Amino acid sequence: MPLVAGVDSSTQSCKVVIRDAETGALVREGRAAHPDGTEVHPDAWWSALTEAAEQAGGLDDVAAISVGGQQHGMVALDEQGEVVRPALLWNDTRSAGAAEDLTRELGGPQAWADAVGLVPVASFTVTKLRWLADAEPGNAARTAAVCLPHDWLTWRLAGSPGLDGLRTDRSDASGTGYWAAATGEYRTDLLRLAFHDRHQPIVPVVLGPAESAGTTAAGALLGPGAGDNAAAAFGAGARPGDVLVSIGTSGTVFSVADTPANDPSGIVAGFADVTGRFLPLVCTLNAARVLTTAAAMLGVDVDRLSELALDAPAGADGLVLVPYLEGERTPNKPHASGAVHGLTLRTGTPAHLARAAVEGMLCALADGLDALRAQGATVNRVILVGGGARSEAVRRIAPEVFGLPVVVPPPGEYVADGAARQAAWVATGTAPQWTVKDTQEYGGTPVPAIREQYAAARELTVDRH
Ligand SMILES: Nc1ncnc2c1ncn2[C@@H]1O[C@H](COP(=O)(O)OP(=O)(O)O)[C@@H](O)[C@H]1O
Ligand SMILES: O=C(CO)[C@@H](O)[C@H](O)COP(=O)(O)O
Repeated sequence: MPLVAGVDSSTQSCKVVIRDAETGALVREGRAAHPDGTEVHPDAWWSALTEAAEQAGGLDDVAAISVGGQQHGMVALDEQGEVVRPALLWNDTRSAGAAEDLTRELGGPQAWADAVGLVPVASFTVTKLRWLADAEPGNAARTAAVCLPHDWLTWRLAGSPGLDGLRTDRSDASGTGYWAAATGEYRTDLLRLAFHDRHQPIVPVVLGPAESAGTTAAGALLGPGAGDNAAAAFGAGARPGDVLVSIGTSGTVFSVADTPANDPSGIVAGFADVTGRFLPLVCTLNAARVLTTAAAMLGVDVDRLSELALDAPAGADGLVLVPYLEGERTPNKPHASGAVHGLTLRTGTPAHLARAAVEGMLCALADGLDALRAQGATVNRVILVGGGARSEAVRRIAPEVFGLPVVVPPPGEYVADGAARQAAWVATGTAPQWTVKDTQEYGGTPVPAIREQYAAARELTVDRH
């Protein structure tokens, strides 16, 4: 029974799962924390991967490994393959001005949507490169190659084989802003535009779904890897009509589609998936950490927060929490902060605040669902994944906010599982047919008033420059 490994190098931690390539049975697993902050040296991801792999009993006996990772992070490498500066992560908003400049320079949002299926916001790699060119020209000139977190880890697993050995996959390439999911081609003109047409670093070769990125020193095949959301869709076994809602550091709403998205409003990003199809996706900057922050404000843990939230009535008697704790990407308000509206003698209780935090976080994601529908997605049910999906309050309140049945797979690492499925595909030549069992279904009567009061409060929340 060959074993395969899947890695999720996400914002807050690294997880490794080792599964049976034929049955998909979980054999071993491990995890290690990442440092806080929106600027992280990639060496920290390597240390965490090493620690998580050791905890999972090592990788020497696996036939193949594939790496899923947080999307968009800018990893700049010099001629020797050394990291030029700490990576700027997807949730670093310092390139918001660069995003505006790039949007204008190409001729506006529609021009970008037509070119690469997305409209620049601070999250996307192309804007981080423009920031680098403007703020750190010396580092920009030293940048001989640029890649993403999962590309860099795959390259390290392959023994750092020179800059020409860098590999990526369609799903992560589609989040750079200089690779078009619709055509499957790099837009080197946009890569050059990021550097004011003065410089063009090497970018990784883009692999197809079952192509190998090389081998490790121990001889394991390396899968193409993926952006974490695309890996989660593959890991959770999403079917047509399913929309995944992931409540991790980011909140994401996405589905697998046969055609690429083109949304000039910039709300839906036109990413690619891991099977050769597409992955229209909406992303918020504020999800699971809204819950941990609300819990910290109340001096409780997340389990108690959940109990408190379920003690308050739907709509929290009008208390609304707009959760822009890290600024926001959807809507594009990089300089906004969070706000609480509707505070009265009646609503000033821990239960009301807990409920408002859960509802506010879910309402921002429900706006994403609407945007996905507007792009033509069929939405029959929601599959809830990510750390925040472990919260009972989130599971029970989600159907009231989304107005849809919500399915929750057993707690697990669906990004790492998706990567393990890729590894099995590369190792065996066939996409694995592993099934996800024991899902729980949550129904409930929709409560439109929750979204109505949120929409009103959202409009009152300002973007502070
Ligand atoms: N029971 C729970 N209730 C609420 N939040 C939770 C719970 N369990 C984990 N989390 C939160 O989920 C987040 C981690 O989720 P994960 O999907 O691994 O994030 P990421 O992939 O962005 O690192 C953390 O912020 C953690 O506090
Ligand atoms: O920027 C996006 C998607 O466009 C984020 O979803 C990142 O990919 C980070 O993911 P998590 O660490 O929150 O899972």
